[in-house]
Amino acid sequence: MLRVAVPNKGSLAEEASRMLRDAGYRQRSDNRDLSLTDDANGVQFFYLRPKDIATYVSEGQLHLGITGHDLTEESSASVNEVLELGFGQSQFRYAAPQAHGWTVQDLAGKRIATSFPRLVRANLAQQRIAAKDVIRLDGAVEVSIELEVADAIADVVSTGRTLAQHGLATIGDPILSSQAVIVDRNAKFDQQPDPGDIMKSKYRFVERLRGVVFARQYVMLDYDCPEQVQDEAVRVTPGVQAPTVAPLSLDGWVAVRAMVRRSRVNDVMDELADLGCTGIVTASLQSCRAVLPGHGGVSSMPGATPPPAEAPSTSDPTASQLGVAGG
Ligand SMILES: Nc1ncnc2c1ncn2[C@@H]1O[C@H](COP(=O)(O)OP(=O)(O)OP(=O)(O)O)[C@@H](O)[C@H]1O
Ligand SMILES: O=P(O)(O)OC[C@H]1O[C@H](OP(=O)(O)OP(=O)(O)O)[C@H](O)[C@@H]1O
Ligand SMILES: [Mg+2]
Repeated sequence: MLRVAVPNKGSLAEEASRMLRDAGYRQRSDNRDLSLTDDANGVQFFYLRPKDIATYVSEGQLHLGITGHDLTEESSASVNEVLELGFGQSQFRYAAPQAHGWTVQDLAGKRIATSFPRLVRANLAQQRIAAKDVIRLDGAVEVSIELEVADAIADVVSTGRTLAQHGLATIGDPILSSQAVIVDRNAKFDQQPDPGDIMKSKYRFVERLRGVVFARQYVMLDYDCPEQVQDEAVRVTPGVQAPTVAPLSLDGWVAVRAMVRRSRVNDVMDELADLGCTGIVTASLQSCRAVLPGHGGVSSMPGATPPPAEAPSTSDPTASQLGVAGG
């Protein structure tokens, strides 16, 4: 059975479980449960601290895990990130009291508190900055300056509210941008390769989640279009592959269906209305399959789980058969 690690607490936990539910997997109903078996889908979920997940996966005890890119980078675990999940976005940045007006060079000779010491040491070395000390703290890092444990910090910034509340300002460029990812182990020479059924389950799991990530970035748009502006309308909604154009039981009109990027949908609807299209409606998508390569802003990172021989190829353009088209 496929064994998958899911964050049990923190910023990633709730959204990870929601995404798994959208992909058709059972999830725990009690936050204290540390594992759950989804027999119907042949997956056992383990709810672990996100910081530990890359370690379990790299050692081979668990087949796949959901964690943060920054946590993976901080751990020394040897894993491949196979899919970006589009939630848990954050930046990892240096910060210091706003009043100082420091630049990155001012970090030389300073004490820097962080929960990610490995990332900070590597970044300081790369920028040839000799800090006085890198102090490892588990959380609430922003308070460490007031408490005189550190002169500056490196911490996760999402909205920037916590920094502002403590009179801190960011310094320099982000050290790292992060989001939730699926990690797979980077098989070591002393490890057995995964058996075929596990390879197949891994592939299926990643493709299901890829479908949810993709579906969240698009909406399905339907509209009625006067035949004389059909070509212009199709240019406005070219779809992922091509839009579906069907006859309407009204002379001189066609019905068009196309997937459109969620971020652009209102502009697209305005343009269609200006062309004389009508009955323009949108529908949210929960999931989809047959994502065409290079679409959807979902990067298949290096080392992505290869499909086993019997699994269908993602490049199979079944989108048009499904009437799935986008833009
Ligand atoms: N506002 C945020 N605060 C912290 N982590 C965030 C935030 N937004 C996204 N993340 C991501 O969540 C992951 C950290 O999760 P983790 O559960 O370890 O810490 P946490 O959310 O701070 O919870 P905890 O309260 O247990 O420290 C990282 O990948 C981080 O980039
Ligand atoms: O930019 P913001 O939206 O304010 O979010 C960033 C803050 O959130 C996290 O802390 P968390 O609440 O997880 O507490 P912790 O520091 O104890 O981990 C993170 O460590 C920052 O402190
Ligand atoms: Mg935290």
